[in-house]
Amino acid sequence: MRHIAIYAKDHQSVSRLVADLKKDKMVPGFEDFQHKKGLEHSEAVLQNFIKEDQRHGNSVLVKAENRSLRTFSSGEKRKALLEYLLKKEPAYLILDDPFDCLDMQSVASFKKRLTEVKSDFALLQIFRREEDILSFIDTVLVFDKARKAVFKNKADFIENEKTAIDVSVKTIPPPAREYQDIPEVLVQLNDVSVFYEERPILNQINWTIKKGEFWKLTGPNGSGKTTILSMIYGDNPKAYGVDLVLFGKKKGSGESVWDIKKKIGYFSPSVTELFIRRNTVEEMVISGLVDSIGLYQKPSDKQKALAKQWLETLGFQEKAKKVFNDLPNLEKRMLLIARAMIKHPPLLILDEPSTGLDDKSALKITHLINRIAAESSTAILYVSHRKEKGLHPDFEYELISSENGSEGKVVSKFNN
Ligand SMILES: Nc1ncnc2c1ncn2[C@@H]1O[C@H](COP(=O)(O)OP(=O)(O)OP(=O)(O)O)[C@@H](O)[C@H]1O
Repeated sequence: MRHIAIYAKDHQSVSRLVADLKKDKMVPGFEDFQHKKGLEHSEAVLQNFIKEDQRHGNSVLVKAENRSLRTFSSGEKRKALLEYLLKKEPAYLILDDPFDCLDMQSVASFKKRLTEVKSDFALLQIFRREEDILSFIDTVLVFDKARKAVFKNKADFIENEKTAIDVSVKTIPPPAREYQDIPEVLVQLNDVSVFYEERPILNQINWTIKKGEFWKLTGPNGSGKTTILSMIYGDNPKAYGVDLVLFGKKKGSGESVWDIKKKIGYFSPSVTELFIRRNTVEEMVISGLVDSIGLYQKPSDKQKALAKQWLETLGFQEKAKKVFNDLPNLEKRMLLIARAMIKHPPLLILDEPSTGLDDKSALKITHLINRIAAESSTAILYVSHRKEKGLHPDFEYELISSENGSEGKVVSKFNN
């Protein structure tokens, strides 16, 4: 069987290749795939199953379970899709970055499963991180500057990728105004337990985040990381009736979600999709000062000057008047992190900020976050499955799954 790892750095070329294969076109280098049954494991395919489940319920992916597909964690959903596709016995399987959202144990079991079935079909593994390449794949396909497909030996690919690129980020601008009356303890969970339909998810979580601390939140798929974030930042009803104190006030004791959000900067890659208006890069950064999605009012000269400083930090000074939605993915993310940080909130939440990025792009995001941590008094709550190279959090809060719900453990002096 011919297995190929496809480097997704030039994702337009990769999308074109996948589209051509799906249309059963003759693609140079893939002649043996023509007229064969190919199936795709990707986020887009998964989203179609989720939509289908929302309309009709009882998804074929989780038939044995008595709950909607949407309520499964991202890792659980991906695993269910893989098993469903394997049953259909494809001649080749396109795996679009399957490990990106998975925890380490899940990656190991997913890789083991693929190794078991590797002689049943050909695998086309689209990857962004070198560490994700399946051990039994020796051929890597990359697109050169002229967008021509080039097949390389894996060792040569890895050697080639080590060439240095500039991932440095300049000093971040100071705050426009200081927040008043922010207590030393920003977030406190006291013995917080959460159940979904009588299923225990979190078991007596005790966790305190103080001013200026840099935390990494880790834990396997389904351990409750998103649940904790949505209790802090969102309007998850599970946050009421438990002992959760945010900025000195018990959640549900009068402060609106809006008041809480004013004190928090938030970035998750899914935020990128919220921006549908044709705002400029400059407007997008400024919108972080007024907590709106996009900018609906004329910015002041002071706001413009601050945005200019942030664009210089990112090295985007020439892009101020460009349309945000036309930018590449990495640049959009850097701008949205700047947008979340421009007000120097007491707390900055970064939910899997580097997911779906290649190694070098992820390193650039990591440098920006390290800068923010070192040069501001903002506390950071960073969620990721990966041991992100070069990231320097002060502490890790680890969720450990168990049948009674996840328990939490503080890992201090975190070494990455
Ligand atoms: N609304 C809901 N109803 C029922 N179960 C839910 C609901 N939301 C989440 N769950 C379940 O709660 C558990 C924790 O989910 P959560 O999304 O918080 O985990 P996670 O650690 O963020 O996972 P991942 O890393 O895969 O994103 C999962 O088993 C999930 O299926």
